[in-house]
Amino acid sequence: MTKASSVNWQTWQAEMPATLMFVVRDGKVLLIEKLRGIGKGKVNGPGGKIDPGETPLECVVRECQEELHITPKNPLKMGELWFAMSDIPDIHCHVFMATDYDGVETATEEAVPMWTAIDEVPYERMWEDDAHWLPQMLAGQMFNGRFEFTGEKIDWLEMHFGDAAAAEWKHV
Ligand SMILES: Nc1ncnc2c1[nH]c(=O)n2[C@H]1C[C@H](O)[C@@H](COP(=O)(O)OP(=O)(O)OP(=O)(O)O)O1
Repeated sequence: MTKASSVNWQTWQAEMPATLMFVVRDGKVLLIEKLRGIGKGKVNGPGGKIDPGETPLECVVRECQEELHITPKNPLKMGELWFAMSDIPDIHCHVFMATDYDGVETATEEAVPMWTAIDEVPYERMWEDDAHWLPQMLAGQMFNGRFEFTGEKIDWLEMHFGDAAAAEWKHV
C-alpha cells in the first residue's frame, strides 16, 4: 500500500474485542460458513465477541462450544488483528490455532462446519484480510496485522510476521 494510514495506531482502541480459532489436522483446517453476526454468509474460523470479564482464550473455547459443539485442546495464540472499520465497530481480534479437540463438529444455528484442505481454502468467500495472514499462520508463523476497511474493502494494511510480531500484541 502506498497511501498513509489515516488511523493513529498508537492511540487507536477497538470497540469490540473478538476471537477466531483455526483447528488444523491431517492437512486440513476446520472452517465454518457463518450463519449470523458480523460476516454472515462468509467463510471464517469459529469465534466471536469477547464477553465482559472473559479472556480471549476463554472466549475462543466458549465460541467453539457454542458454534460447533467442540472444545479445542491446548489452543495456541498465533496472532492479533486490528480492524479500523467504516460502518461497524472497530475490532481487536485474537487468533488461535489448535490441532485437536473434544466433541464432534456439529452444525448449529450459528455455523456450518467445513473441513477444507489447506491448499483449497476459499479466500474468495472470506474477509479480504484473511489472504494476507491465514496462509502464513497455517505455515506456523505468528503475526500481527492492522487494516483499514471501507465497508468490506481494505483501504490500507500493514502486516508483521514472526516472534517480533508477537512481541507487539496488545494482549498475551
Ligand atoms: N475482517 C475480518 N477478518 C476476519 N475475521 C473477522 C473480520 N471481522 C470480524 O468481525 N471477524 C471475525 C471476528 C469474530 O470471530 C467474528 C465476529 O463476531 P460475531 O460472530 O459477530 O460475534 P458473536 O459473539 O458470535 O455474535 P452473535 O451472533 O452470537 O451475537 O468475525
